[in-house]
Amino acid sequence: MVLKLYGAAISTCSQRVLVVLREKQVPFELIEVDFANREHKSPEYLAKQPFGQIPYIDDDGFILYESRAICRYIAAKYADQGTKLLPTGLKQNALLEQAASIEQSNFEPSAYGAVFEKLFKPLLALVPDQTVFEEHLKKLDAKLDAYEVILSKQKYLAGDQITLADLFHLPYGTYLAQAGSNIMETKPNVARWFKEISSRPSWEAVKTQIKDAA
Ligand SMILES: N[C@@H](CCC(=O)N[C@@H](CS)C(=O)NCC(=O)O)C(=O)O
Repeated sequence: MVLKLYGAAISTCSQRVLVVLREKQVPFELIEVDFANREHKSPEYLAKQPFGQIPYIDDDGFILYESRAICRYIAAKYADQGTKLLPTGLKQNALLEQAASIEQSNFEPSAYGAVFEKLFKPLLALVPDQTVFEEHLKKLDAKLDAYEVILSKQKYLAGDQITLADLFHLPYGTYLAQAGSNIMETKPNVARWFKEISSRPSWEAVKTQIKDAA
């Protein structure tokens, strides 16, 4: 049975999984959850994902949620096909976990905050606050100074090979530009890195899928 992803093309967490499925050349079916009608809060959905969040996968009866855990599962299950996204070896793997942790604790909170303020609030009929938007960007800018140091010494966040940790940045990194911020282009090595990962055919395909779903 083909792997089923219950999510939505416009959801950043689903996009994180979509790009990994494409990098690993895994056949899949995206089952769009009716977010607007709160399908993700229905008893049937909560039976699979108790937090009522998207996405989750059903891989031949194996149910898994949390987008980054799903990505790790796909990269490990399909280790021998597509792009190698999980390094082997104790230290390389520890460096991947370090990079993945950097994304979750130093990138996502302020990137999400800025994107939520400027892009998502209007979709929810809420009024964006420019000051809050700028505060998030200021915090993110300070974090990206550290990214710049790391990326001045190596090609990717966990070393010289691309890993899941790099791809995890794509959804919010891309939405930041749509929110009107050029923050991912302001530091030479961050800009070089982000341009490279965001021009991958896998991400181009996800962006097309997002446009088609809009
Ligand atoms: N840590 C979770 C977060 C999932 C999440 O927050 N999904 C959003 C969409 S991107 C959602 O379902 N939000 C609705 C809600 O939390 O009620 C993951 O990475 O899968």
